[in-house]
Amino acid sequence: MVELTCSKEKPDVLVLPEMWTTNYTLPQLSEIADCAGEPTTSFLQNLAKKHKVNIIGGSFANIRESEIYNTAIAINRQGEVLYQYDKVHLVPMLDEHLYLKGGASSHTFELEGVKVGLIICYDLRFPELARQLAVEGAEILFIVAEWPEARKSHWKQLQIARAIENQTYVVSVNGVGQYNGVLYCGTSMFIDPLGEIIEVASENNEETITKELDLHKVSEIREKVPVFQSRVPSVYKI
Ligand SMILES: NC(=O)CCC(=O)C(=O)O
Repeated sequence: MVELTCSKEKPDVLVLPEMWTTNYTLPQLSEIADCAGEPTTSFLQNLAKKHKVNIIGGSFANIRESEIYNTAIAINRQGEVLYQYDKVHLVPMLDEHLYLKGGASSHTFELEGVKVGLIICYDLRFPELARQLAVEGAEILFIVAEWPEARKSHWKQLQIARAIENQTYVVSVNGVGQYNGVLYCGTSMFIDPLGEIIEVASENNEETITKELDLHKVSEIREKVPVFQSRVPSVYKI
């Protein structure tokens, strides 16, 4: 297994936030969203190839077959698309369901031999989704977001909970600043599989944070506290 390392000068993986190409311009999306992933996919593919870096390309509004999805994308250093994910859980508080269609599937994918999962913002509130990715073997859960300041404590605590219960690293990227009267709370984070915040970005300002992840920690904690062996799925009714 290849270790994912990361330094500011030559990172292995870059991660962007949710809806970074348009922000939450929901009523305008039918005019300004990507069509079948373009031009954002090609833009990120070129960037990945040029800098030989894996990219978790945040998410963007994406028109496919007359529906608009909130689509996240992962691209490898060769510029190949590894995974695409449409946000499954749409946010009632933002009326997302009036403008977007929810995705219908989620699974892990491999980033240089490491199994990882990718979810979008509100998905964080659904432990079933992250659990499914962890049961499939995810060692890192990437979360791309535009999470508002109004519910900042949930942003922080839910991520810690997902890291602890699934014994995964959590790597999250959230927007900052204000759009249409909504203030976003930044606070992008690296959380280790014990639930400790090991790096955190500003609440207010754009910032790049980097961290090297020791993936042995995932197997170590899973051996010490063998949650996955102790699960009893036959009892769970959901
Ligand atoms: N962009 C989002 O999904 C926002 C989620 C949110 O506001 C919440 O879960 O609270």
